[in-house]
Amino acid sequence: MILDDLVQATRARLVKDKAAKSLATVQAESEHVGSLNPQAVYDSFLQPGIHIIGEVKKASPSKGLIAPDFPYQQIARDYDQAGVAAISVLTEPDYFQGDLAYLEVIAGQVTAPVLRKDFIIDPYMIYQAKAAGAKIILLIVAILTPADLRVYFDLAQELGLAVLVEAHDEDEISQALAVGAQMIGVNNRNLKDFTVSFENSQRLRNLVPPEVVFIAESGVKDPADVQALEKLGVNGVLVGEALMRSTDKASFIAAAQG
Ligand SMILES: O=P(O)(O)OC[C@@H](O)[C@@H](O)c1c[nH]c2ccccc12
Repeated sequence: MILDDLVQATRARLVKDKAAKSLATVQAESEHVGSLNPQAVYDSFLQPGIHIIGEVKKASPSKGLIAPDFPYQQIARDYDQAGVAAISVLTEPDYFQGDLAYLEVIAGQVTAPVLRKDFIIDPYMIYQAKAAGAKIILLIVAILTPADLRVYFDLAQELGLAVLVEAHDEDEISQALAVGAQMIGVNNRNLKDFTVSFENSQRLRNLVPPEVVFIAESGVKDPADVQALEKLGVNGVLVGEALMRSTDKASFIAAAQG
């Protein structure tokens, strides 16, 4: 299963990253970041209407290379100017050709909060995210034990980071709610076979109370898909590949927001 490969690759990366820079150093760097306001992030998604998270993603395991020339700064600025609610930046290098350095550069250039999209399996990565300027991190329930999910969620909160907790079935939604998640993402892409179905978002929507942000992730092809998801009552939609390929990102985002 692809998730296992991703976790293994992430473990190997952590060994290298920690050898290059100690946890103490990354912690010290994270302390230089000014105070954050995670509640403002959650509140912005709870405003009426549909809120777009635009993703900066060069490649993916399901689609291969998406953006051969990858003007990531321009892409992020385009998203920002179009009024996205957040910008997701892939930082996973082995399968998504991401880089934490992309996130750091982007965070210095945009006003929208930046989300670290990675396979977080160690507190080190949470400090790294904050030090690089992320305001939101992703925690994927499927790759964490319930105990680790709680520890990482609490650490992120302590650091002032907002957390998007990714769940893909009823049990994972319960786990997310149990740790106190205020923003839950349901992935429409099945990571076992890569099939996409909005039925996931539809089925799980009612399990998440209205005061908790609900984000539908993956598989959006065009603005009409965003509007279809809006009708299911989701607060936000995470759009990667379709926006990356769009030659007019501003119009895509404007049309999606209706
Ligand atoms: O490119 P898409 O189909 O619009 O998907 C974006 C985003 O949802 C997807 O990249 C994603 C969702 N959850 C993840 C977890 C890790 C890596 C990537 C993801």
